[in-house]
Amino acid sequence: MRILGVEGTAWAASAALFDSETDAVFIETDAYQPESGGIHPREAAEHMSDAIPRVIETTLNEAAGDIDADDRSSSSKRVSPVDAVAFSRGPGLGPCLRIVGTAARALSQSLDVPLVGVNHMVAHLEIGRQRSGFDSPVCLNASGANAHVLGYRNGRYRVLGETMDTGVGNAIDKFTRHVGWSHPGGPKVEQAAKDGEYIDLPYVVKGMDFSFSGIMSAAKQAVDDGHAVEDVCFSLQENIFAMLTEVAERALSLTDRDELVLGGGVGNNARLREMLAEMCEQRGAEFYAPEPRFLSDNAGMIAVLGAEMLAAGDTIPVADSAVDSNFRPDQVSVTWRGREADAFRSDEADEVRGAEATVDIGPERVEKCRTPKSYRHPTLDATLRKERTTLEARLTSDARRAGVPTPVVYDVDLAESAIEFEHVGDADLRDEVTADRVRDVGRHLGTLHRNGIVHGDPTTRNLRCSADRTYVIDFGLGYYSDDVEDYAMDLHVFSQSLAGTADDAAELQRAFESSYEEAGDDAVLDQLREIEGRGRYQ
Ligand SMILES: C[C@@H](O)[C@H](NC(=O)OP(=O)(O)OC[C@H]1O[C@@H](n2cnc3c(N)ncnc32)[C@H](O)[C@@H]1O)C(=O)O
Ligand SMILES: Nc1ncnc2c1ncn2[C@@H]1O[C@H](COP(=O)(O)OP(=O)(O)OP(=O)(O)O)[C@@H](O)[C@H]1O
Ligand SMILES: [Fe+2]
Repeated sequence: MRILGVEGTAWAASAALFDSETDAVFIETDAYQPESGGIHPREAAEHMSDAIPRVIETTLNEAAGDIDADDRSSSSKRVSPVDAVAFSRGPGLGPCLRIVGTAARALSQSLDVPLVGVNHMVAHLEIGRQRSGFDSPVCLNASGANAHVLGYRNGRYRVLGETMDTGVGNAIDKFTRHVGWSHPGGPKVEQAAKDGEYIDLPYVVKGMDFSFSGIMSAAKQAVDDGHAVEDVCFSLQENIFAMLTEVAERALSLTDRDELVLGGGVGNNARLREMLAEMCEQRGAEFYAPEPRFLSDNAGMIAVLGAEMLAAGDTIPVADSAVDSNFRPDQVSVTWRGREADAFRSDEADEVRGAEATVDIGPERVEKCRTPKSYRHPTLDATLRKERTTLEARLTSDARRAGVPTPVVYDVDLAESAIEFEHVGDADLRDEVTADRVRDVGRHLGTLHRNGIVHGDPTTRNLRCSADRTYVIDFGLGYYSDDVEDYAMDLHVFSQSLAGTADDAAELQRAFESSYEEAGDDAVLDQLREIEGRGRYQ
């Protein structure tokens, strides 16, 4: 099977030929380079109209060259050089997507072959899965306009966590525009960081979600205040990539997986890859990053996923093939993978390795220790371990006083970042989830919020069940706040973790929300809807 892929969501006018028999991928890309500033949608679209026909022609010539001359002469019928045309339907810049969509439709009609509509973000992660041979990896997409961590469950890629504002590459590019460097900024930051030293910058992780707006403003300010730009670049990389590595580790821990793949243009960064590889090695997981030509936007990944979709019969009539600039990866019904729902290891062990800490489990007491993470800069690592240990001890006790079941705190050792807790529950909610327990969670979060406490990480692994109670544990990312947005983020984190770990997540989510509604504030649920509807492709 030979598939022609076409990509043009923003800057890369690209066409590719994938031959599923030989596994060979030919890619022809013509990149748009803005003369000044960032990507201008109109200029990018002009680049697409100009370059897409050219890259397609080069690729078709490559395909035609491969067809045996005998094949062509022995048949009076015209032989198409490819078996299907696959194109990026979104997400991306509307004007660019429309040009690429039109070209792909015209080509599928003139060659008389099926059309395959590919989600660009799913292509970024599938190329890693295909090339690594991994079975069911957690996927970290670190691209220009996006940043998210996904896991497959029940026929869809579930978004376990994502940026709450800009994509990671765009955040870096905005900083480099501020210091007057040309687009794209990522490689220049990587270069400058080699001579830098660490300065303190914000670090924001909420469950498996994260935000870049605070750190980007602080980085611009630091340069304006006279800090050496190399130091700011170094520290930006240290914090931003540690945030991505931390959420990837949280996703591995929550979903019990031991494989991670990386995708997207920021994946070219050696420091990001180093951190991810180190984190995986330390938790006994495998890590795979595709070769550079498959990381930055390219039509190769579109052709490879197009072949999988074609084999599954997942083609699209021209009439239904409109592009979608907000096409989310979790909207895609995954036709090319089995519907396997992974069972979790539900037996209770003596030692549990969470994403952050090692927990020694005794019959009456447990000891949680935040051991150093060598992938993080030592200054950042020491700050996070100390702050989180202090807050966890304080909030666990405050929550208890507010009437929420939490473990008793017996002892805190700040020097070792260790806490001794009462052993609570018989299993994690992830392994024993029921509608009644999820209702308990709604009530408990309502009580916490009424008392000004944000949990910060209420996933199905941070809730423990016994026959008659549901306990809330792991307040390490918690804080005090009276902001409705912070409360709504708690609900959002819980809802993403349900989607990533439960089979009947939609029904459980309804039970959760109705009990939160009784105990909490309607404005928080309204804000949750706002968060869910937020367009994140900036
Ligand atoms: C929707 C689609 O158009 C978009 N594509 C996209 O953003 O291009 P991509 O090739 O995945 O990523 C480009 C980004 O990747 C960054 N980048 C490239 N090399 C880098 C490096 N060595 N270090 C850090 N960032 C790097 C660039 O600065 C730029 O922001 C996306 O996937 O979000
Ligand atoms: N007080 C407790 N009683 C019983 N089990 C506990 C207790 N505290 C932790 N555990 C067990 O240890 C696991 C990891 O604990 P915890 O979530 O606090 O660590 P973590 O490293 O912060 O994890 P993550 O960041 O992945 O949520 C829990 O999912 C639970 O199974
Ligand atoms: Fe991309």
